[in-house]
Amino acid sequence: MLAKPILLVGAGALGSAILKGMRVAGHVAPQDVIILDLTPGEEAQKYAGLGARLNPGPEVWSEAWTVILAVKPQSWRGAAQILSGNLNTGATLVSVMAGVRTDDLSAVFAPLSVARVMPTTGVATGKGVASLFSGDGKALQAASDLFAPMASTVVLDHEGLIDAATAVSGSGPAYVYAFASALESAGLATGLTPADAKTLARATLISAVNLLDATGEEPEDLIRKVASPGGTTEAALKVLRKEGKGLDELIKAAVLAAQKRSQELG
Ligand SMILES: NC(=O)C1=CN([C@@H]2O[C@H](COP(=O)(O)OP(=O)(O)OC[C@H]3O[C@@H](n4cnc5c(N)ncnc54)[C@H](O)[C@@H]3O)[C@@H](O)[C@H]2O)C=CC1
Ligand SMILES: O=C(O)[C@@H]1CCC=N1
Repeated sequence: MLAKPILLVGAGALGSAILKGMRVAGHVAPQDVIILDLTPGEEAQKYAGLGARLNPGPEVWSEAWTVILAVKPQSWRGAAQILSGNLNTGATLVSVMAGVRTDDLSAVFAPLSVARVMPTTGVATGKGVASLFSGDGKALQAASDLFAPMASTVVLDHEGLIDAATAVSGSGPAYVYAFASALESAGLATGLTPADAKTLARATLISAVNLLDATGEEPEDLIRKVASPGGTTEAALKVLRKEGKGLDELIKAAVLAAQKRSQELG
């Protein structure tokens, strides 16, 4: 069972998505949330209006049994300095930060148990993705209880795989949005109006992903159902899948660059 209240440190892009996801999934009531943020945005303010405690004093922080650390990897040590000595020693720390290793977190936050999670911002709709790792069973369970109601979860075998999950999944939504943007731009080049290019690019992407989800079929099988021999799709795929210079190579290079950066961030 998820141990509450929950202290969310950092309610930026991802922290806000987590807040929205908890609201949509309904597994954490706003009254069970304590939010700390230097510059609270719209979602944090909304949560406060629903009963969450926003930026209370340190005496309140130790009430939390689950602490989510969602600040930038570059600013976690500053946040830790402020938190140190003010947390419940029996609490679980769930870090959603890219790159920052369990050993470094434990060195600062011990005796709190630590789990690492790499979510996507899609948790905001209750249908995100979250990769989980912890060497501590209790912490892994806490991370799962927190994210499973708002994400498809994957438990990773070892911590190094968090960098891989970050590159494929945490950063992944941005690759999809980049594709949506590229398809829209290409639509303009075909002569479509900006409004039609935008509608067609977005709606096509969403309907294709819905079909992938609904059918459970392999992408290659779905491609075969679109691409008529000698037809238009085949002509496009010859460009997209050009030997040695196609989308596969480009995506692989992008993912490996993200994985390397995740390894460096620690
Ligand atoms: N944005 C994304 O899609 C994903 C982000 N992450 C990780 O989540 C973390 C946060 O990323 P974003 O939300 O994108 O960044 P962000 O910059 O939007 O949010 C960070 C928030 O932390 C707050 N903050 C900074 N120092 C603080 C302190 N000492 N005390 C309280 N609040 C403080 C800032 O005011 C800001 O609102 C990063 O470590 C990132 O690696 C992980 C997966 C996906
Ligand atoms: O870009 C980043 O570093 C973070 C981690 C995964 C998604 N956003």
